[in-house]
Formats: sequence, C-alpha cells, structure tokens
Amino acid sequence: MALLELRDIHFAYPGHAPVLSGADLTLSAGQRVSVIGPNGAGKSTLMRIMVGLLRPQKGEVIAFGQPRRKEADFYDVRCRMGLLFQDPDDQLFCPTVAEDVAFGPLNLGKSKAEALDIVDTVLARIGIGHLRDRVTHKLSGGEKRMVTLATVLAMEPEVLLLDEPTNALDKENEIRLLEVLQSLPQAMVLISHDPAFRQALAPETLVLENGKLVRE
Ligand SMILES: Nc1ncnc2c1ncn2[C@@H]1O[C@H](COP(=O)(O)OP(=O)(O)OP(=O)(O)O)[C@@H](O)[C@H]1O
Repeated sequence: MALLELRDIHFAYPGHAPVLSGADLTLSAGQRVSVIGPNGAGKSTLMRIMVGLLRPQKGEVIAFGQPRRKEADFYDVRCRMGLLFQDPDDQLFCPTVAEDVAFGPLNLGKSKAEALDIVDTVLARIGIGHLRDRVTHKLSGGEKRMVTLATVLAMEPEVLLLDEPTNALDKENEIRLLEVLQSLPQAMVLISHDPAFRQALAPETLVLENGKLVRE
C-alpha cells in the first residue's frame, strides 16, 4: 500500500491562475523523493495539499490507503505526516523550546512526564539539548530550524514532508541535519534548491513543471 497518493490534482488560489493542473505522486514506505521546480512552481502548495491545509478543486488525495476529502478526514494525516514548514516562525508558538516540542505529544494524549521524556530524547537525538529551556523567539534562524525538526519528530510521524529544511542553516548544522534525516526510517518528500543535499538525502527526483510532476 502506498502511504500517499495524489491523483490528478488541480489547484488554483482563489482569483489566481492554476498552480497545479494534473499533478500525480505516489509515495511508498521508506521512499524518499525530491520535488524540484522554479520559484512559484507550486512545491509548497503541493505539500499543503498533502496534509489538507489546502483542498484541491479537482483530484484525489489518498493518505494511508484512505481517500481524504473534508477537513475531518485529515486529522490523523496531520499526526502521521510531519510537515517541516519553510518558515520556522509558522511552526513555533510556545514560550520555550521544551514547551514547543512537548506540545504535539501532549496533544496526542501523552502525560506530562511522557512528553518531557520525548522532549529530552528528541533534542538529544538532533544535538540541541542545550536549547531545551531557551525562549523560542530569541533563537537564531538556524536554531529555530533544528527546533522545528524536533517538534515534528516528537510526533513520531510515518512520513516527513521537508520544505527547504536547510534554509538558514550553517554548514555544521546542515551536516547534522543531513545525518539525522539519513538515519531516519520514514518516507520523505523533500523540497530543496540545494542539489548536493538532495543527492545525499533523496536522489529520486520529480520536477514540478506546468502544474504537473514529471520524472527528472
Ligand atoms: N495564499 C496565496 N494566495 C495566492 N497566491 C498564492 C498563495 N500562496 C502562494 N501563492 C502563489 O502560488 C504560486 C505557488 O506558490 P508556492 O509557494 O507553492 O511555490 P513554490 O514552488 O513552493 O515556490 P518557492 O520555490 O519560491 O518556495 C506562486 O505563484 C505564489 O505566488
């Protein structure tokens, strides 16, 4: 069974020209795919459709074997697919790093002690334990990026959707991020303008052109 299938997706923002016009994609367990295309091609839009933040005007989103149409169909999808937003500020909203990382697990019904355990494990795993009690909005761009990855991993998603994950990272953090991502078993969809990063993490590439996904 595919984890995610997009079939003939058509999408336009209200009052604008179509962004997607017949996009298809299939993602299986463990598969890692890069999506490339020029600025404004619709890559981020595609990810928002995958998790139901946007609804296509035509076409089908099938996640974990089930067609997803209405808002309520996507509740479990948003837990099972972790979306790393292009801008960390869209993702971080708690006063401290620990609270931000604990937020998802608490929402999933974990106890406070379990959530704090997850916080420590995930932060250690990606090498940012020292940021645990920092005030989130005072972090640097690169630090915020690593914290957003922690918030996503804390949910133990089955699929990772990574929208420009190396944005704002220096070389050292980029290498650390790559090592962490390479060590994970999850299926991934990667949007990245960095050819070396794509090659290292998800060499299988789809090109978004004229609203469709085609093999490179
Ligand atoms: N909320 C919105 N309302 C109207 N148009 C939008 C909205 N969000 C994005 N767009 C437009 O939709 C198109 C696709 O945007 P999207 O962000 O998906 O592209 P992208 O391929 O991710 O681009 P980039 O590589 O620059 O991140 C662009 O022309 C963008 O201006």
